[in-house]
Amino acid sequence: MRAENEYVTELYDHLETQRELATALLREIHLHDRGGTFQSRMERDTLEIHHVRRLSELHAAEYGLCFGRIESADGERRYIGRIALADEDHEPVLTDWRASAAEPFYRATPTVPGGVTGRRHLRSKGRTIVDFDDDAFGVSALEGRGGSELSGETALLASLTAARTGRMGDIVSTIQAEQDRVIRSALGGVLVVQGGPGTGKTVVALHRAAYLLYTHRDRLAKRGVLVIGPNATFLRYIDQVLPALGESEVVLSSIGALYPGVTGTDTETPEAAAVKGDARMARVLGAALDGLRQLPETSWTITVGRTSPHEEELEISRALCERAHAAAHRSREPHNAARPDLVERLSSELALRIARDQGGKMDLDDVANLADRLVGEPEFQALAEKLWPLLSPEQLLTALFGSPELLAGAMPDFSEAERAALLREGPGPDGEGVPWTTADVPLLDEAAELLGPLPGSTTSRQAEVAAEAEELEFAKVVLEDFGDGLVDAETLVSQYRGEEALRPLAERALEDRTWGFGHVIVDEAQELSPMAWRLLTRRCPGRSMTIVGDLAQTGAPAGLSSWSEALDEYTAGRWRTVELTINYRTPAEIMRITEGVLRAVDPALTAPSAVRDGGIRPWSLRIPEDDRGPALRAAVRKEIAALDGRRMAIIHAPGWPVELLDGLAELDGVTATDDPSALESPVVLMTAAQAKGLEFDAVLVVEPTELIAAHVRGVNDLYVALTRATKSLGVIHSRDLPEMLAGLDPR
Ligand SMILES: Nc1ncnc2c1ncn2[C@@H]1O[C@H](COP(=O)(O)OP(=O)(O)OP(=O)(O)O)[C@@H](O)[C@H]1O
Repeated sequence: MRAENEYVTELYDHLETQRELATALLREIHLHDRGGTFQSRMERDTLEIHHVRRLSELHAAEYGLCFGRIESADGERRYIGRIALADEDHEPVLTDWRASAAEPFYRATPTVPGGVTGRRHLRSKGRTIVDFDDDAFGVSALEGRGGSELSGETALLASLTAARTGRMGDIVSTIQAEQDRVIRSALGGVLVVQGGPGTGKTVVALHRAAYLLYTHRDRLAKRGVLVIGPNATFLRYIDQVLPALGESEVVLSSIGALYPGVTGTDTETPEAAAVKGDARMARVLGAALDGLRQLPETSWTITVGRTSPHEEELEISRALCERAHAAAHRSREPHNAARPDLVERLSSELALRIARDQGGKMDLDDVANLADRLVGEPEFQALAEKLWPLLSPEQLLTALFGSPELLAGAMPDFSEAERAALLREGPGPDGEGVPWTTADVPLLDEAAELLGPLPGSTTSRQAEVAAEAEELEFAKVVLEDFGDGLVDAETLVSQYRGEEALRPLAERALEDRTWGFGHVIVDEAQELSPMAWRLLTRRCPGRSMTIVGDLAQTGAPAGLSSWSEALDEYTAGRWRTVELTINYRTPAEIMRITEGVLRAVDPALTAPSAVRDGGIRPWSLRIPEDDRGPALRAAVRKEIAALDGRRMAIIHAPGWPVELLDGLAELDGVTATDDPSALESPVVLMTAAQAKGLEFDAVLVVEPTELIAAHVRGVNDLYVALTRATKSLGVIHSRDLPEMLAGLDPR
């Protein structure tokens, strides 16, 4: 232990030296005036970004800097840690966990040691090593003294049984072999990681992001990495992981936040969400757009030159309108960009007609001038607007959802009920005030593809103001961490104005709807609708993606029942699947209870095997139905009193009676999920959909029959709810328990 501590103390000395160096270099850059050529400014900015990144990496490495070492047959000893460090002679003293030289630390098992003869896991408190354990390899493994295929079992179990904090932590020190294979899988193509609950899909996906950025920094730093999670609470749950790994350039977002300027809410009915997610909606939007491009029955009449002495009535025949439409279609431009072709065709035909009517006295220039004048005429513009209205995506969707006729015309192959699910009493055609939902976001994005930008549209002033505020915030953070008192935040921002170098690239990317990310990671991917997949494939033109999920947990009405549903259309032949098989979260006692539920989801599915026993048998408690509210409150209150610092989730069916929910929410310590402080609260009240991806020390599932009955994928919801606990599970019910939960211990 003393030897290890001496070594690690030296490592911290090197870390300090590196920090001092990076700070000095940064200070030197700040000391220089910001003038010079664009080129030299760019070089300085690039250097500054490099040093800032290095410093944040060095700061992130402080906690648990070194966590293991391996020895190989030739006696070489290598220490593994969060970053790479070298001594004064540039000799490596610490190997970055992402480097290929660190791979054996994670991959070696007693049966397949791969040249490793010894592996030690170090556990530290602050800067001190407080414990270590050695995995058995070689002879000792053969003698049966070890034999576990788990790497660093003691450290792993200690981390798994620790009380949950409400935030996910990193697992660099205890990554298991099957997880490491996923993390280090090649960058290209689409990697699908299927795995049951608690197999580490989320945490592995995040470590993969860090690994990919480390290994392919040049390629990925240019385009950024996007991580998609199911909702804002989940993103908050995971948002510490990558910064703790020294990565701050990954963008975390949910589908509902992927369309700039809109934040989709989760207020959709399941019926509407199912229809909006249907792949046919892409065609529906095209048809709706067609429906908004009007044509006269036979003809329209417009009057031009009203303000001049030469007022004239012009008849616009249907045939002329059709020719104008055809001209716009021929341009193959998005709708808004095609309008000039329609205008050109219309105005030139009309100008020629007027010239002809005047007996051919006009030359070509006169005709062209006349056409230009026509275009400026108010009634001509109104005509163009009727034939080919300029539209924003918001306007297109508002028009569609607000008109039964348009819905009927654009959705002939949907049922009456499906069309009715989309109909809404909206405000005016500008779409202002319409609360866009998560399921609307892929439609808005699809509409934006069809329409193209409105002519003359630039970043609105509002967005500019927001960007400025953000830059200022970022500058303040930079200065707080590394500031030297020589420059203030405003000056720092103004030095970068126009060069945008202060804001991380990936963040800027998220504000640009047309940005193509270098790699996209999708978590809880089974929840995504076909329309959401279309959106994501547009954001990832290189089709370099990591998709993690569990088909047994699909709860969304338009979610997936097979991976090929989502992937064959856009990435046929370019996706590969790997499976994670060990459940690190849920103790064996709870997993046994879920067996029947999983069979009800799909008899072909197998549950991951639990890595440990929890010792607490899952229980059920029946409360009287006619006294449900008070009895439930009393039972929950008792559970809360016994928590002893642990965190608990109460999971109920969606659409539960408000009085029951309010009754529970009023109890001491209970917070509803839509409250931003929910993750820090000791007890959270939530639906299974909201609990997706999260975990708690204890879970209470109330009225499982209602969870099952709530919607078509209710059994999947029950499976999700039951598998959120790291320690204990209780079921409280007034209705009969479903047969599939027969294994619970009645209280
Ligand atoms: N190798 C590991 N070392 C330590 N902890 C681990 C390891 N693998 C997974 N875990 C922990 O197990 C828990 C479950 O991981 P995670 O949430 O990533 O699983 P998941 O497969 O995404 O689950 P679900 O599908 O149920 O949401 C987390 O607390 C995670 O930190």
